[in-house]
Amino acid sequence: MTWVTGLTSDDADLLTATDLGCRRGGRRVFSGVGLRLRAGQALWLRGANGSGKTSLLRLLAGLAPAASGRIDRQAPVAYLGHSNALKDELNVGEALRFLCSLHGPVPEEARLRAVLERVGLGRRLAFPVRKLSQGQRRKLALARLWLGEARIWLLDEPYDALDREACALLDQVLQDHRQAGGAVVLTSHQAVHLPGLETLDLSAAVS
Ligand SMILES: Nc1ncnc2c1ncn2[C@@H]1O[C@H](COP(=O)(O)OP(=O)(O)OP(=O)(O)O)[C@@H](O)[C@H]1O
Repeated sequence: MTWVTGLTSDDADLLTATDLGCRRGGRRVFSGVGLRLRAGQALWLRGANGSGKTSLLRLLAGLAPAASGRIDRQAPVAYLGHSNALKDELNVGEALRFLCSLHGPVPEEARLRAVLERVGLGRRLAFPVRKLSQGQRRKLALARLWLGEARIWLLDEPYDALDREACALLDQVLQDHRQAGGAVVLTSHQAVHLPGLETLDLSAAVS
């Protein structure tokens, strides 16, 4: 089994996955994957195209069933996929409120505006989502994470389409989240520079 053991913190595990197997389209993608995710931890899922990184994130998020193995989640999970889950017919403010409402209470207007300001969309509250660039869409989707209360963040290519400044901001927000007792599992085809970052290479678990 491919294992990542987590930090030496005494905090309880936020998520444990044991001996996970994944099948897609009738084909085995990986098997024997295990991981423990603890408060403060950041885990980078690595592996070649098609090795199953997105599939593993979706299993951990509960969006797809595992072919085998077991997942225990001890804290709420937020998942960010490639599509950003944004509705084109809404404006920025509406889209953010809608996304927040799916996972908990809608935050106060002042906090919502402050987070939009922080991601550089402060003046775009009434701007149509369909007119946002790819990077702006990513920032809006990330704003939803920062406003939510999930301790476990599962992020598929979160740096995709972000400019250098936004990548640095994301690094800072991930650090803040970890220091506040959260944890993150992410994929990225570009280098990730986070202190204490652990890696799990799925290539070793590909069937
Ligand atoms: N909808 C689908 N139906 C059938 N097979 C799929 C589907 N989506 C992905 N797969 C297969 O599952 C395997 C794992 O795909 P996945 O997207 O998890 O890999 P990945 O490591 O995230 O890839 P990448 O680095 O290219 O993003 C691949 O072999 C892919 O062909």
